[in-house]
Amino acid sequence: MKMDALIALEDGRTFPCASFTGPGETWGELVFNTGMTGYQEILTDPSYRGQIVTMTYPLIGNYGVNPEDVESDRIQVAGFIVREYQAFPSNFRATDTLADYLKSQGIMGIDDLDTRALTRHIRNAGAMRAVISTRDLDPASLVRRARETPSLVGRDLVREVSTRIPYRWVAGERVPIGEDTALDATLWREKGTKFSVVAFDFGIKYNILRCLAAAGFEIVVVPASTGAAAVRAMAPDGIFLSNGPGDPEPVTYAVETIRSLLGYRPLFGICLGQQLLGLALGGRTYKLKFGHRGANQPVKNLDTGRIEITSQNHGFSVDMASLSADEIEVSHVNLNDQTLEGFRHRSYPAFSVQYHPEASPGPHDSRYLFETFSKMMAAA
Ligand SMILES: NC(=O)CC[C@H](N)C(=O)O
Repeated sequence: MKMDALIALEDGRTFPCASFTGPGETWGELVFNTGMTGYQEILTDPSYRGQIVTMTYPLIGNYGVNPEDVESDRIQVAGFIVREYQAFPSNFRATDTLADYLKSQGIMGIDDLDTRALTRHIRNAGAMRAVISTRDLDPASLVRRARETPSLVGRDLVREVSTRIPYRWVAGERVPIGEDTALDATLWREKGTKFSVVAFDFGIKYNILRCLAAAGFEIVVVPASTGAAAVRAMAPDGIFLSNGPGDPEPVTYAVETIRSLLGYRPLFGICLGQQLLGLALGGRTYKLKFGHRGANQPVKNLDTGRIEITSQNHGFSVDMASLSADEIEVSHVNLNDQTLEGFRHRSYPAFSVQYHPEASPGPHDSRYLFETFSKMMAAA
């Protein structure tokens, strides 16, 4: 049963719509994703914390939801906006409808509005603060309230999503590491058979862990606040810097830790991991007007000349000009807007990409990067 709702943007634009998840109210930075499939992976990606996601593909919900296609243990988005919600899924894997999935976690689902107009507005005016409500349908009041919500800029959202305790990723499951277990080199009992990787959880997607495991690594996932000394005590073969939500700049504790681990062991970063590595190397990050979110962004691999069709979800970027060319080599560039999509250090064993080689959702063109990480550890 749908009910009247209203979306209000901080710049005064409002969009009458309908809630397909019942009464509610939510707020966040409004962004759009151009992917045609993968709405469950998008909903559960911790990188979207604090954001209301609009899908440009109109029919959403048509394959339901299932327990497998998740990127974390919960829905992370602040709200979900689609053109036309499909209430009757047709998929042998479906175990629930999208509406019931959202309702079960108190997340608003909105449809019956012109999502093309909303998307074009965000493209022209930039990602911005928004409020959605079924309770307050007065445009002036809701616009005022949108302007009162906090901006994404300057907020450390990593703290809200990072694991509180270290865990191993074993056969696709999280296995918590007991309080009494020392996080030291003895942790890797099978060391010698596989490379051991400490993965910082800045909001890590499960499919990154699946890809690291598929590459043959023993993985321990640690809280974002884990210090360099604790990582050194674990004596891993490599260190992974994960994706995650929000503005990279306020995550200063992670930047400091990464800076002190440069050169210690091979480092591989994805998305927020690239941004934190860029900051640790003295670079600067900046906010893109509306970000890159979708599954068809063309990225040129400067080593091979190949164009990779990539999955992307980011609203910040590392300023290429802020990195020293003596220290950093650019490896990947976005062909749509020439933004920095990947770099490596010229002397430390450290590399990163801004896009998502693990996809989920999206194409698998860039899975080779996990093998690159393996070769870097083999050469260390
Ligand atoms: N997926 C991510 O890691 C996103 C990184 C960062 N929060 C951004 O929006 O740019």
